[in-house]
Amino acid sequence: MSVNETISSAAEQHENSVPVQDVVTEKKREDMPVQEGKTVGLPYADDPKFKLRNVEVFYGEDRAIKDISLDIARNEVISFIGPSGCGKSTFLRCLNRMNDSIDICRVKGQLMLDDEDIYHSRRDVVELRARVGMVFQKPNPFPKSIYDNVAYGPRIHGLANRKSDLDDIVENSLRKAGLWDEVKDRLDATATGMSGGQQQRLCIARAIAVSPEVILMDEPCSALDPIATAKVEELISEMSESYTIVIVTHSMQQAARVSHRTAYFHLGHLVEVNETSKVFTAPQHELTESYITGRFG
Ligand SMILES: Nc1ncnc2c1ncn2[C@@H]1O[C@H](COP(=O)(O)OP(=O)(O)OP(=O)(O)O)[C@@H](O)[C@H]1O
Repeated sequence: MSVNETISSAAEQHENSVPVQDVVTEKKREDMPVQEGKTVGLPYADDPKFKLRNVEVFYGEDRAIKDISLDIARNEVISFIGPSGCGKSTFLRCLNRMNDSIDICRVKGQLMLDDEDIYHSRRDVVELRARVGMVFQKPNPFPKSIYDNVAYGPRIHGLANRKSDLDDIVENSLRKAGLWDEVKDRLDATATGMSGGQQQRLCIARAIAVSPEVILMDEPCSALDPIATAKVEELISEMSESYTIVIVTHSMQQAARVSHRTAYFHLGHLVEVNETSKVFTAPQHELTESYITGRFG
């Protein structure tokens, strides 16, 4: 079954899928309440990689994520879009517990990765983050050589016994990140001397090197020029054969180019999720339509 089929068939079966007429009203947009916990479109998948139910995130007393339920399919690329401050990054960071480092942050609900509780008290967070890697907005290579940046994860996770095994992991990861040909003759050069686009692909290679199952990307191209952006987008499409990819982006064009499904967030709610082409050509919710037509955000 393809990614799209697994999503569609699950959505057809799921009683929480809300008919369009229940949520699109004639009320003025600014008066229109978002129905808490109700997401239009196709939020569910058969045999999901992530099964997320009734997720709420609080910063102190403030509720930043409001009763969100969503499946993320295996080998799917899903984009999170929405106005600034709507909770995209907060929700993304729940998927590998990056929010743990924020003292005032509290996560409620059920968050499952392959049917295992991400927030279980005995969960090994280091192992979780190896399975669910992350690429950040600003390329953040270590001030080490290109080789050592990629070898860092495999070394601390004990993935290579011999130097030749480590060499293979470094080469394969750099190849998958589309960087090998550019750096193979200067693996000992310091990574911080690379261009921004190369640094970001190095960070992708670093994430790939520990054999993750999922890669989370938080605005991975926002610091890159259009050529470097195109390379990373090409890479995302290639990587979707091997990984599940979740990407937060402010660029609707980017979401349209790279993702199978697009999820629209608004003030901590997940308003609509659907096949990307549907979200951009026939959004079901008025708030999604307002955002994609540039009326706010
Ligand atoms: N560390 C934090 N402490 C307190 N509040 C936070 C923290 N991080 C985010 N928030 C709040 O949570 C809400 C959601 O923020 P978040 O960064 O997840 O939104 P976003 O959609 O990713 O925004 P942007 O597109 O601007 O990056 C906002 O109201 C924000 O102020």
